[in-house]
Amino acid sequence: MSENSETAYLAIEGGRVVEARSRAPGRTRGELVFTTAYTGYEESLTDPSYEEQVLTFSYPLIGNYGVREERFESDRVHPRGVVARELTDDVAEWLESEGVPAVDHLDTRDLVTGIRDEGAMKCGISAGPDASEEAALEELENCIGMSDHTDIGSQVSIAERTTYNADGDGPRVALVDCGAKGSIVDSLVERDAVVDVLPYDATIADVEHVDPDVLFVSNGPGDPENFTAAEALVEEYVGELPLAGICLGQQVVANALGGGTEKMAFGHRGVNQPVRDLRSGRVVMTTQNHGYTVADPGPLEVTQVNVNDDTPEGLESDELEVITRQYHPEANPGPHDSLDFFDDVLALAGHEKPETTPSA
Ligand SMILES: NC(=O)CC[C@H](N)C(=O)O
Repeated sequence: MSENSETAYLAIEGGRVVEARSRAPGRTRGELVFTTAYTGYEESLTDPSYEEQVLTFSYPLIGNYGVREERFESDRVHPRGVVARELTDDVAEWLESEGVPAVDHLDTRDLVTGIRDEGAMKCGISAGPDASEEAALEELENCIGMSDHTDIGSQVSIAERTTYNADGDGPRVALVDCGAKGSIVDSLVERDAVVDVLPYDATIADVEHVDPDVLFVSNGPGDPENFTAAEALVEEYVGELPLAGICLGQQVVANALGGGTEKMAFGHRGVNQPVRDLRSGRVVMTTQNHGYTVADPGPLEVTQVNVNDDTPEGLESDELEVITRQYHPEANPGPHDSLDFFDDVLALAGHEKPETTPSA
């Protein structure tokens, strides 16, 4: 047991234990991943796609512009733990109040290079007055792989349908909430869509009930293969309704249509991932947060690729009226280069495209 209330230990897959400073006490475990984002920490920390992960920031100082609720993407912090070179008091106090253990004053360059070389790995954390190496190792021992969180959707989705902008003049969008970021709903509402947010395990009867013009599968945490209910909806409605998806949504759509997904070594997490549109040749900067990727697009055309590693970033089918993105066009945080994705989705339902896209 530690004498010092500020002590913390991070145990990494393989058994190495790194000493750090506690910024929010407690024990935790999860898949250790990193983001290179240098801004947008409030959005990242409230992004439901980070459920069951321990998030390492490679940018050295996190919290330098405070913590403001209006920038939150959901109503709580989702990573199980937080690691940074230096966390400000504002962020540390916020994480402590949310019961999410956080550590700093460790060599995050070393950690990030390790993840980049060896892939995302399991970890355990013990921080604060009761911290011990043994506790961190015990957490590591009890950590299961991301794909083994088979019911992760229930941890992040809403329990009941919620309708936004019920009086809107635009198309009606059924958004399957696999852990949806708030700004995806906002981006649709800004364009006057009526948005029915449905639970991750919504049934065909639930969709029939809202009678949407578009079926949209949201982002979400973990392995897309665990979202079988959403897959079943895509199978049911392909060819009948326009289909859209963001991040996990793209992966679920590909799986449902006979394609396939796989886990990446360390994923893409950051706000400057370059993406090339193969139809126009244009390169845009994008915000990303994913650890799985589409390995086989099935009947869909790969219309956009990542410039760094050629992984599919956009899938489309004009015939089936499908349009999906692996990155986050809603841009919270992030470059606003791809906000017109939402105009393209609503255009599939006959909504006129604006001359200039509304900005977030
Ligand atoms: N942001 C997301 O939707 C993440 C998708 C999926 N959980 C992945 O890690 O690849």
